[in-house]
Order: sequence, then C-alpha cells, then structure tokens
Amino acid sequence: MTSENTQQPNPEQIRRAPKVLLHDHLDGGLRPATIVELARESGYEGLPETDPTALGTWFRAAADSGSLERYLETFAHTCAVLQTAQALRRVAAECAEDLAADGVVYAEVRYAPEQHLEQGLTLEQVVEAVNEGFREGERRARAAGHRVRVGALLTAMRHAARSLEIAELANRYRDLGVVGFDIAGAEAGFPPTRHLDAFEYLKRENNHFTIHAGEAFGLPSIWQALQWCGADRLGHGVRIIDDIHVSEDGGIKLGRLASYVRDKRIPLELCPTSNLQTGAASSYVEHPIGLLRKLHFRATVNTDNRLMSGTSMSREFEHLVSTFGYTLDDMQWFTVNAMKSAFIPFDERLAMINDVIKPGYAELKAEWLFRQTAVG
Ligand SMILES: O=c1[nH]cnc2c1ncn2[C@@H]1O[C@H](CO)[C@@H](O)[C@H]1O
Ligand SMILES: [Zn+2]
Repeated sequence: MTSENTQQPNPEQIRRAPKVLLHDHLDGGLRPATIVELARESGYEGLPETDPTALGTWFRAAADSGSLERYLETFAHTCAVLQTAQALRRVAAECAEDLAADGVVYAEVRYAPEQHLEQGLTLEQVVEAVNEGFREGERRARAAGHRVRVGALLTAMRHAARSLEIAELANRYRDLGVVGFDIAGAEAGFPPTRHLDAFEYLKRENNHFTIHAGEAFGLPSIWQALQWCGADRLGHGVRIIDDIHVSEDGGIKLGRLASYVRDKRIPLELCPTSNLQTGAASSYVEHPIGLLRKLHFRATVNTDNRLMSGTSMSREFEHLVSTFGYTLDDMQWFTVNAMKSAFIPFDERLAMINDVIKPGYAELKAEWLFRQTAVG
C-alpha cells in the first residue's frame, strides 16, 4: 500500500497546489493579446507580430538565445506599451489574476519604475498605478474563487545610475504595497557593488532587498551581492553550483561561499526555464536545482518571465516533477521555503504557511483516501 505522498502530482494537482512566487517580472509577464491591444491604443508600431499567438511564439523564440543580453532585448517591446497609468494598472491586474488562476497564493512581482517614464509619468505615479492594478487583480481573483496576495519589488537597472533614488522610492512605499528592492539587467560588467549606496541606505532603513546575481556571471557576483551588498536573497544564484564539487565516487564538498549560502539559509530564487534560455543551464535534468534540493539549500522555484519563457509556476513544477520525480511533499518543501523567504512580516509568513499552504497540501495529499474504486 503506497500513500499518495510518494506519487508524483499530475498537472491538475500541480495547478491546484498552493504556490509561492518570489521572482517574477511584471514587464516579463504580459498576456500577448494585451500587448497587441496596448500597442494599437498607444500607436506603438515596433511589434514584430500583431497576432497574439504569433507574438507569444516570437517572444519565446527571441528569448531562447543562449545569452542574457539578447534575452533582455525583448523587453523593449513590453516596456514600450507600459508607459501610461492605465496600461500599468491593466497589466498589473491581469498579472494578479493570472497568478491566482494558476494557484499562486502569494507573489512578489518586480519591475523597474525608471523604465516607465517615457510619456511623462513620475516614479510615484508608476508605483501607484501598479499598486492599484494589483489590488484590482486580487479583487477579481477573489470574485473568481481564488485568493492571492501580491507585493511589489522595485527594481533598479544595474547599468543605470538611479538605484539610490529607486531605493528611496521603495522605502517611501513600504507598507503601501511595496515589500522590497532589487537590481536587474545585464550582469557581466555591472557588478552589484556599483550600487552600494542604495544597499547601505536600505540596510540603515531596515528594509529588504534581493539582487540578481549568479545568473550570467558566477561566484564573484554572488560573493559581492552577499558580502559587500548584504542581499537578503539571491535572484537566480544558480551559479553557486560552481562552488560545489562532486567527486567521481559521489562525494560532495562545498566551498566556503556555497557553505555560507547554505548555512545562512540564503534563499535562491531559481528560475529553471529562464536559465535554459539564457544558457545558465543546458537542460532540466542538468539544472542545479536537483542537487541544491538534495543538499537542502534554501531553494525556491520561480518563473522569472512568464511571457518570454512561456511558463507559469505550474509549468515550472511540471518540468521538475517529470525530470526529478518530485512528489507533493517536494512541492510543499519548495513552497514553504519560498514563503519563509518572503519580505512580508514573520507573523504573516507563518500564518500563510500554517493556514494556507500546509492545509492546501494536506487536502491534496488526502485525496487518494477518497478515491472511487470500481464497482462490480
Ligand atoms: O533574468 C533576468 N536577469 C536580469 N535582468 C532581468 C531578468 N529578467 C528581466 N530582467 C530585467 O528586469 C527589468 C525589470 O523587470 C526588465 O525590463 C529586464 O530588463
Ligand atoms: Zn529576473
């Protein structure tokens, strides 16, 4: 007699399972049909395709380039149609709705306010429009029978010079819909220490931040993000694998940095599909998440960019379940890891774990007890 716990969840169970998402870009998750409509309304003529299905395919193919720099070029089109408060509100609302429909119960969604100023919005207007959109999306999700809570992370672009200003913005909107700060963009040539003043400011304010590090560039980037900048979490951090040595007899030795990351329970915001597109990993089976999970790193599963990567939280888990044979218990482990690592207060994280996540998995795990056996 085996219990359902040891079995792999099917796609429908994966979708219903409560999931927590820490690394998702607002400008990387638009619905293709919405991009087409927004481009038409705003007169943007640069779209490579105007049929939504073809456009979705174009984004996935263009992002599947083997290089982070080329992956990032595709964001020119999504940012181009996100220049008004109305567009930002709409896309944020749809984001919350889509996540909720996919079974996400808590999400931190990031975007760079400085990329939405081309038509005269102020930084504050950008943040307020996105916040209103998230609240609207949460309400619509609830009306459709789903519950989701979405917090915003404000991103500063690492090649630009506005990080202190964006950090101050994140601090001003703290407890008003913004839960933290991030830096993103091309990694090679733009070390996080360029933005030390922003990180030091946030630390003095007792605020939270994550840093994209260890995606396109390796250990020095992770080391700087943690030991110079003081990041609470690592955006990707997947290259920590370079400091984990597996010998031929299967023995495993962690270097000093990998030990630190594991010992200090530094959350890794892993994004498997995105990594395959940018060349940070070559296949799901070779993706470091398998080993990092075995070694009990604080690993979490994320989408990065649902549009460019043609993915969702459920799809990421489907790949992991079929590649590594993960069970509902593994899914719960990743989900609890993510909830523990969120930037909302401890009591709220604990309540999400105890009152939402664990009961949700218990319910799914108990289903086999009530299965119907054949009659006659
Ligand atoms: O995986 C990534 N690595 C680094 N930067 C990224 C990634 N995905 C998106 N962005 C960048 O973050 C900006 C704000 O959301 C996006 O416009 C994109 O340039
Ligand atoms: Zn990212």
